[in-house]
Amino acid sequence: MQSATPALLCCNEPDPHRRDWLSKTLESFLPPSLSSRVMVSAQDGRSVGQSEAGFYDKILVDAPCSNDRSWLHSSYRHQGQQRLEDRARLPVLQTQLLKSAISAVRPGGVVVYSTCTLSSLENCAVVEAVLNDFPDTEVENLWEEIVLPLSKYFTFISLPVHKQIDPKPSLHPLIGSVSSSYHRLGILVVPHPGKTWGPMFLSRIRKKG
Ligand SMILES: C[S@@+](CC[C@H](N)C(=O)[O-])C[C@H]1O[C@@H](n2cnc3c(N)ncnc32)[C@H](O)[C@@H]1O
Repeated sequence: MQSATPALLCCNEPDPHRRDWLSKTLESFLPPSLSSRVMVSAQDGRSVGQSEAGFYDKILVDAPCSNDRSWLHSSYRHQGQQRLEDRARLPVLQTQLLKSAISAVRPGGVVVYSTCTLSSLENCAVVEAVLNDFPDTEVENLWEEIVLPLSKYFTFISLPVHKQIDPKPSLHPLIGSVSSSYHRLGILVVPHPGKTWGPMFLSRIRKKG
């Protein structure tokens, strides 16, 4: 989570072990002069939207997900059962985290939602549910900015589009009011021989200013 005034980078991780790891990683990469600008917190991300409404300029929600790569390497039966249970509850948690992040950015701010799963229930369905709940947000087109320049390194697949309603329709001289447009909900990198990245889903949502 990043805020320009005051200039702060806030990293949030409720799991103590992962938080310790995060703090050590930050310490090893950041020069001491920047350490006062970086904070590590232990909040439940679902409450940030209420406790810090409109505070941040940018938030990355790198969401807990069913992490398909590790699923492939898991050979334990009980882990398989646990993963199936997680799969059922994750979209609810992801939607709550993304909604909370949208509430925590200022008008004009952006939220990037990312996962490392192919599951459309954890990717597009989460983004679509949040866009429907927040009419003051729009999903951004990452095609020219990310897909085209990076296609030689990553394999992207096409995803469904979302119909966005313009709350302040502009008048068109011939067809009356132009009140909606179509946008892709995000981009999905899939693993591919020779290009070992993925799965990785990314969506960028802007709160209208
Ligand atoms: C995919 S990992 C990403 C972590 C980090 N960005 C990284 O690359 O290591 C998802 C993280 O979300 C954290 N998490 C799970 N539930 C959460 C919640 N309710 N609020 C905030 N973070 C949560 C997990 O502990 C986990 O570290």
